[in-house]
Amino acid sequence: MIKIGITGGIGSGKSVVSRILQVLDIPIYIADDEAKKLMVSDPHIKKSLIALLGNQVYLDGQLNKKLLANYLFAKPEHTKEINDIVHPRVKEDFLTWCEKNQECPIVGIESAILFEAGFKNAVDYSILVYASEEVRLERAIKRDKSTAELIAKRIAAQTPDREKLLLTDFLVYNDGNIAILPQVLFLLQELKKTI
Ligand SMILES: CC(C)(COP(=O)(O)OP(=O)(O)OC[C@H]1O[C@@H](n2cnc3c(N)ncnc32)[C@H](O)[C@@H]1O)[C@@H](O)C(=O)NCCC(=O)NCCS
Ligand SMILES: Nc1ncnc2c1ncn2[C@@H]1O[C@H](COP(=O)(O)OP(=O)(O)OP(=O)(O)O)[C@@H](O)[C@H]1O
Repeated sequence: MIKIGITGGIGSGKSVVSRILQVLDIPIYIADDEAKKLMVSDPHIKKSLIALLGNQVYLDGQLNKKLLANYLFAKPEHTKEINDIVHPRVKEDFLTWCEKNQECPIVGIESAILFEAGFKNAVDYSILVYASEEVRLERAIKRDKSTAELIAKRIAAQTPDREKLLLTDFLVYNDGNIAILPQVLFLLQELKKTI
């Protein structure tokens, strides 16, 4: 089995790439969805988040997203603190999920913070979905009905693409000018050669 990691900054289009891979029968673990589930179900994560942010980090058993987002995106130390609580458990969960999908020749994980959260050594190949910061900002503002200021804070919480480019094995260029389907199909062809 080959494990691939799909990453890219906010608004790069990694969910679109993951969706294409899923349609092509490649199971993808969506780290953001699973992290959100674990943040309300995992006793160790809950205990650590409450110790750091107080009981109000949960409201009626649900994550207080506003409080968490305000803390997480305020400064890099905060981002690291939260990621260090949440993502080791996500990684463990991903590896268990991989065992359950043993029969699949290729499986993937989608995470905006594949490198930051230490998933690189859990995958065989990483794929960076790339679009310029300007394009990503515009897409994220539109998708999340947000503001440039708030999205810029999220961009600042993620490793810049110039650093990710040095760590990645493959690149999918998604600036809106080059079709992504042929790029994904080519990528799969290359990956299959390694099986
Ligand atoms: C902070 C939270 C509550 C904000 O929720 P909200 O609905 O406002 O935003 P949403 O979840 O749609 O996130 C939008 C984007 O922000 C970025 N982002 C989210 N969490 C992080 C993080 N820990 N580090 C860097 N960027 C992040 C991602 O690009 C994400 O797609 C939420 O993002 C969250 O629970 N984050 C922790 C889980 C996580 O680390 N997910 C991202 C990596 S897999
Ligand atoms: N090539 C494209 N042309 C136009 N719009 C696009 C393109 N790729 C993605 N989008 C749109 O941009 C937005 C962001 O894409 P997507 O949700 O896949 O990003 P993401 O990398 O998963 O971001 P996040 O980290 O925030 O989850 C979506 O609304 C998506 O439909």
